[in-house]
Parts: sequence; C-alpha cells; structure tokens
Amino acid sequence: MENNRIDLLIHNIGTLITMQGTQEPRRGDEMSEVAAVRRGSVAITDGIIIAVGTEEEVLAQIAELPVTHKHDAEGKLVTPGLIDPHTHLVHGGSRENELALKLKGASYLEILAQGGGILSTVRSTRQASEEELYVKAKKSLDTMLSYGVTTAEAKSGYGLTLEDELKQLRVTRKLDQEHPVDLVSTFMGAHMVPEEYKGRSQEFVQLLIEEMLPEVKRQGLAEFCDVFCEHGVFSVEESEQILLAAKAMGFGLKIHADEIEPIGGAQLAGKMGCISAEHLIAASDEGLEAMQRAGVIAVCLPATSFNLRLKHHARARKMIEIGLPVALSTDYNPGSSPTESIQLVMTLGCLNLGLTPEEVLTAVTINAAHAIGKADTIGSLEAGKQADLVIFNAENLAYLPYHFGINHVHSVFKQGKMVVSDGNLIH
Ligand SMILES: N=CN[C@@H](CCC(=O)O)C(=O)O
Ligand SMILES: [Zn+2]
Repeated sequence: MENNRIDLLIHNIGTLITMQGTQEPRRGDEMSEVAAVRRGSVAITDGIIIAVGTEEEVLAQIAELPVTHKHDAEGKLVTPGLIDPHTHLVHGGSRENELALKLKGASYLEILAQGGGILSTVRSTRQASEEELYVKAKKSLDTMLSYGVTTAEAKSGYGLTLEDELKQLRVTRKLDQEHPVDLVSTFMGAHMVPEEYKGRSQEFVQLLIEEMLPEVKRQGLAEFCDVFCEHGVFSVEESEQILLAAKAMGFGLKIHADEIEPIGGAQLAGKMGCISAEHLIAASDEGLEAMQRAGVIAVCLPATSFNLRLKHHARARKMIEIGLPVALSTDYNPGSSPTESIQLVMTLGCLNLGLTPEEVLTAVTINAAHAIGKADTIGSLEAGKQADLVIFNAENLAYLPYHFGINHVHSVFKQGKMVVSDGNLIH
C-alpha cells in the first residue's frame, strides 16, 4: 500500500453492502448478489476507498498507518451512494394543475396534445432566468442528496431553442461544479416539438441536427443525447435521424422508448447501440430482446407509471429473466414524476415491478452507474473507487423499501467528505 495515512476510517458498520463483483452491468441472478458483510469497515484517503470489508480485514490491510478521523456507524446499514440515472432536474414552474385533469380521466398524451404537459413547462422554463432555474434545481438536488443520492443524470429539453437549451445545460454544469452531488449532463432538445414548429417536425429535427447538437458539443455541455420516441412526439424514423447525428458527433445515446405505446423505441435502442433505454412500460418482447442482444441497459421508472395511474408497469421481471441489466430512477420532472425520492422508487421497484430489495439496490447503484457510463469510479464500494456512501437508519437492506414513504438516511459521505449528518445537509 502506497498511502502513508488513512484520512477517515468508518467502523462499526452493522451491515456493509459493497456491491463488489463483476464490473459488467449485472444481469439475471447477478442482480441479487450485493456482497454484504457483517461488522464492516471502510478506510478512505483523498476521497478514495483504500480498503473495505470486515473490520478485521480492513485493519489488517491498513496495518500501522495512522488514522486521522474515525467515524462510528453505530451498527447501522451502509451502502454505496445511490445513483439516479434519469432526471429532468433543471426546469421552470410546476404542474399541480394537471392533477385535477388526471383525476377527471385525462391521459398524459391528451394533456400534452392540448398544449399542456411538457409544453407548459417549456413556457415556464423559457421565462425563467438562469439564476431562477439554478435556485430551483439546487433545492431539488439538496433533496436528492438528503435521500442518499450522490450522483445523478440531468437532461435538458424544456428550452427547445438553442439559447434556452444552453441555459438549462449551463445550470447543470454550474450545479455539477458547486454541489456535492455529481451531475452527468444529457442534451434532450428532442424532448418535444415546440409550439412554433407544430406540424413542421422535420424542420425542427434539422434544427436539432444542424444547429443545436453541434453547439452543445462545441461548448462541451453534455455527454449524452436523448430523444423522446413516442406517438405524437418523435417517430422512430425521426429519433433514428437525431441519434445517428448525435453518434457521429461523439455523444453517448439514450432514448425514452415505448413509454406509452409500443412503437419500436426499444428495437431502435438496440439498433443504435444506446447505452440505455428508459421507461419501456409498453416495450414488446422483440424490443426487449433487441436491447438484450445489443447490451442496452433498461432504466425503469416506476414512480412514473405510478403517477400516471397506469394499470401496468415496466416488465422488470421479464427483463431480468432474459438477461437485460435493469437500473431504476426517479425520472424527476414536473409532470410525469414530480418526486426526488429515490427511496420511494426503491419501494415501487419492489411492490410494482416485483424486484427484490437486492435487485433494487443493484439497480440504483452499480447498474445505474453503468447507465451513465460511470461504473469505473462509482456504483460499488471497492478499493480505488470514490468513497461515496450512505449510512441508513436501518439494520438491514429489506427495511428500506419495506418501511416506505419516509427518509431513512442518517449520513452521506461524498468522496470521503460528510455532506449529510444525522439527516441534515452540511455542505
Ligand atoms: N416522457 C417524457 N419526458 C418526461 C416527462 C416530462 C414531463 O412530463 O414534463 C418523462 O421521462 O417522463
Ligand atoms: Zn424522462
């Protein structure tokens, strides 16, 4: 060992879930292997894990090295920092007015077709200043952190003009720089055809390809490009055009696929080699198999199907059965999923998708890390990875999804620094 000191030794961990094992996205039975140890410990220097395992193993590994700080985990549960791989974090306004419409039976696509839904958030986002967007998104990011999220993905897609998209993306960049939660940025100018392009979607697709994508790339404001492939939004052909152009410019690819209707988004994810396909509530067997063959990660969003009052949910058990790696996410946005709570998503992952607590934790740690291309540094507690971890007020993993609707976080460490203490943000 080259280190001459240990900055922080977290000890007296009742149950330590490391998620150690394969560095590939986990499929099938691997999704149940969470590598839990009793009476564990983690040694950290410069924000990086030096040793992790049982207390005896860690003490043997760090030998005589001086320890600067010790933190007593008081016998609680420790997991890797949670990862939320699909959010629409930066936006203006809110849409509680849609609740009454929904209760009267209006569907998501009906509200959208009437100029509400995403289009109403586009109006609010265009009106908002960069500072207003920052303040609102920071509050949500604080909430995510308080619920145990240490890395999240954030999409643009409520500006739909070059300037308004760049405005959203700059807010994401600033938050990534200033907030303890790391953000992975996705350009989603193809979230909706804006009102001024109504009936001229092909012209908007050209604008995306010829002006927006190159400028976002030039300014280095996003790693991924995402498209909402859905009936009444972008067709499979239009989505393919946009994704092909994005791929040629070096973006990683994501797709909102078969959320409401099975129009072939999952098949396109496979054909294009997307890193992940999201929603998949209506995806067909052929679509899921195309994803499996191409190694696409399925990001399921159970808070969305819950909030849209759908009678069915993404077929996560089928996905696991055919060997698709599954990740879970909040889909935090002001319409289909107005919640920052990854812990609620974990409960819904069990109760509505039929996943076990172990599969759920895999889906919000190592598989979520893979879905945003960050599994080399986060997603599990292993020597050499970032020391992002959560201490929960719980004795075992099953307690988290079982006792639902409350926040179980006791403390959060981001790169070895305590940022939540006894439930309070201290960053
Ligand atoms: N489905 C498309 N986009 C978001 C919802 C956006 C909105 O309703 O504002 C989603 O992932 O659910
Ligand atoms: Zn989304």
